[in-house]
Amino acid sequence: MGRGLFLTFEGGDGSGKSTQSALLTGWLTAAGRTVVHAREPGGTELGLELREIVLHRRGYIAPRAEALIYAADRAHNIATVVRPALERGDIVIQDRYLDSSVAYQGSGRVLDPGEVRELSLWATERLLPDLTILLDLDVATGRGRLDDSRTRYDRLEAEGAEFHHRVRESYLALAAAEPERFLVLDATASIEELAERIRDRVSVLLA
Ligand SMILES: Nc1ncnc2c1ncn2[C@@H]1O[C@H](COP(=O)(O)OP(=O)(O)OP(=O)(O)O)[C@@H](O)[C@H]1O
Ligand SMILES: Cc1cn([C@H]2C[C@H](O)[C@@H](COP(=O)(O)O)O2)c(=O)[nH]c1=O
Repeated sequence: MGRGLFLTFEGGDGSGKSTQSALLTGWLTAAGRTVVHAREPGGTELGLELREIVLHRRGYIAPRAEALIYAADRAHNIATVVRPALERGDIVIQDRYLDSSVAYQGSGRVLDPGEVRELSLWATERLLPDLTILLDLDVATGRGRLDDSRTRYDRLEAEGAEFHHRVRESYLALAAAEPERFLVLDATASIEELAERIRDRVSVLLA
């Protein structure tokens, strides 16, 4: 059984992940590929319940509990959606993965980023993406886009600018540490320009 391709989108809130992952899914599907479009948190039935808790529960959630909820969502998503798809030879395009936990819980919540990463690696039996597309955007622009498209913020979006600056810096550090896995794009570019850069890189991977 052939192993498919695991592509993830990362970046701050409002950086354009859903927009680009949907465009890439459409492009690959039109080219005759079988694509599974996944997401975390909330890509499974169990995950939807965990998403509701972690993003919308009223009241305090301790940072380590928050990290464990994301890791539980991830463990179930990888075991029941992503690994079966990869084993079938499909392409999995996923909005957010373990780099989100390192950036948001590790650096945003100021836990130990190495420990948070290790927790996700344990949860997923050490599955790493073949390519991670990081849409890098300054915090103010991301916030402006959210304001235009949202009626309310979730628990993470509602954190202050300092939190989101730490998240951005953490993503950039992760990308610098693993340049072969990451494609970093300036997310202030137009939607079509970004889509073209992403298609170019994915075409190389598929060739
Ligand atoms: N390159 C772009 N230029 C301008 N606006 C964009 C661009 N990409 C996406 N947008 C717009 O910004 C908003 C947020 O985009 P999108 O939902 O794709 O971001 P996201 O990263 O998935 O957000 P979140 O992490 O909060 O789910 C949408 O209104 C979308 O149309
Ligand atoms: C996977 C993951 C996500 N988060 C945060 C990041 C966002 O603020 C929300 C998810 O919202 P989206 O609209 O689906 O992007 O959750 C996190 O803090 N840690 C994670 O591991």
